[in-house]
Amino acid sequence: MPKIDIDYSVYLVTGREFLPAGKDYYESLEESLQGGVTVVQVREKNADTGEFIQVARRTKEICDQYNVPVLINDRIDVHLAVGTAGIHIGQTDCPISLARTLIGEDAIIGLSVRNTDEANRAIESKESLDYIGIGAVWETGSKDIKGRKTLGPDGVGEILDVIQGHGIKSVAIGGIHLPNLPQLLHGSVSPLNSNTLDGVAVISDIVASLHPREAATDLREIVDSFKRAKRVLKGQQSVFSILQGRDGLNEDQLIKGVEGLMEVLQQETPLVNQLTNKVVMNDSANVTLAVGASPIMSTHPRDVHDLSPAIGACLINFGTVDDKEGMKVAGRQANVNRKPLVFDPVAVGATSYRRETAAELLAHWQPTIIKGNAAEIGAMAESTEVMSRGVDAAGSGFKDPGSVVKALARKRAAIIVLTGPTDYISDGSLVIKVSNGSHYLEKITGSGCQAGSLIACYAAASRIKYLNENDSFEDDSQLVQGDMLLASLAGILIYTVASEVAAERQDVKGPGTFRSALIDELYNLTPEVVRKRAKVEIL
Ligand SMILES: Nc1ncnc2c1ncn2[C@@H]1O[C@H](COP(=O)(O)OP(=O)(O)OP(=O)(O)O)[C@@H](O)[C@H]1O
Ligand SMILES: Cc1ncsc1CCO
Repeated sequence: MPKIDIDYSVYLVTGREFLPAGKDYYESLEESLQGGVTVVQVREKNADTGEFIQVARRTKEICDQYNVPVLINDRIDVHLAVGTAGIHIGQTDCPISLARTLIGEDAIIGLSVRNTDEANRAIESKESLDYIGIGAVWETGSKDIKGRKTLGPDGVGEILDVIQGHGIKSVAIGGIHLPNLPQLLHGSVSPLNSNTLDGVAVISDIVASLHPREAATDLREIVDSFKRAKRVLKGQQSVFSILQGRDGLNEDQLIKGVEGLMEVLQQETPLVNQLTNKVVMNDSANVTLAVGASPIMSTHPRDVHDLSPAIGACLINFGTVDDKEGMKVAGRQANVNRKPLVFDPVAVGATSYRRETAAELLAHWQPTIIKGNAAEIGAMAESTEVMSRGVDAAGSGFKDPGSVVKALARKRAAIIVLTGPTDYISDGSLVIKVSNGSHYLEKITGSGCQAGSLIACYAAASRIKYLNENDSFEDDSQLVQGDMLLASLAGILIYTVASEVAAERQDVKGPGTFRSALIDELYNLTPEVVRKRAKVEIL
């Protein structure tokens, strides 16, 4: 019998202990198969051998009716007794080569992998291995993976890079639920090779549900739409969804787009939650109001959680490195509710504590846009070209800033905004250069932070514009709806053009008067002035 080709898209791991009261296991299983589960792993932690075989046999009978293959957790004897498609084993179970000898060439073997070392060892035995289960992605109640170090989507991506090209399929496992699925799929696209997950393993979302059919359908829809988007985008040498079809885009269209966002922001006045530093909080709230949005500077974990459905976008700026728990929850909820999430990792390269905090936050959520000065973007890109001097960048910047932002956008699957006398913005494909601004911006504190706030405002506007124009249809291949590259340009351009107008005023005598003039000019800014002054170039 030739080896079967398994579709790993929605990989159900059974767990009778998670069934809701009164729900029969076989009934739940059948409904989940009707919903679109593509492969089933029978996992029985407490059953003795006889009972395990009985459950596996009946599971296989049901799955056979839907042409869905069955794998057995750990137990080669149960697999052999029932004649299932294969086995899934852990790091401390039977060695893969021995398992292969015992179960033959045509059976499927999957292995749990927790880190890149284990992934490297897995590729050494690739002749015997069909797929790896990567996890735990997030914390989970399931006892098998409880207590494991969590990888987050980017940790999964690092493992996907290791196995790329070795013919091994991949499934992520651990804490995966419908709301965090888009974040996982998009955030785990591997940084070096753009490798993507073949599927996701779920337990409680299906097994603990009273409606497993609907639960499986919802999960399947998201995985399928991600795979469709991936196929389309692969033709453009990239697989992540922040890229949009932009053939033939010119500067004039970009400015038109910015004008459109200015109008939407004024009409819709979205609420923008900003977890930002103590230095700039008041200025950031004021620039937000000046451009027409509505600021709320909420930080408590419970409060940011409850606010998330109501906000248009969220900004996380860890300048004074406080409110970390609130930042974790706010970012996660932004992903869950598919709201734009702007990350401003202030002075991230300056201390190891900041670097660790950024890594910890990025393991919790997927940012839509990352904004920083040259030192911050350099640290995010793990480059030593530009060093930091506290919250400021030292030196003149990168030799080739366009390539830096483009590469980091691909690595992080996020829009990257690099600020300085000239700003560079990229989605990993296009690079936009903005040469507006005033030297006074270097003489007031938190100009970068305020630019980040405005980017969040226009990200909210862009999402609302998209939903208004598309009957609230959410395209599942995108974590966030709207044009986040354009939103980033709008935030930067509007801030820097207003700064030019403010700096030219007769009453501006220095940074103090400039600071309040800037708020006034943001308030008075018209699309005509933006168009007239814009120095925007597509590189
Ligand atoms: N010399 C300059 N000329 C024109 N514009 C500038 C100049 N310096 C900074 N800007 C603008 O000011 C904004 C903030 O950029 P900058 O790189 O100074 O941020 P930052 O270092 O993160 O600031 P902060 O840490 O104070 O928040 C950007 O919009 C940028 O375009
Ligand atoms: C001065 C300063 N210190 C921490 S955050 C901040 C604001 C500018 O980033």
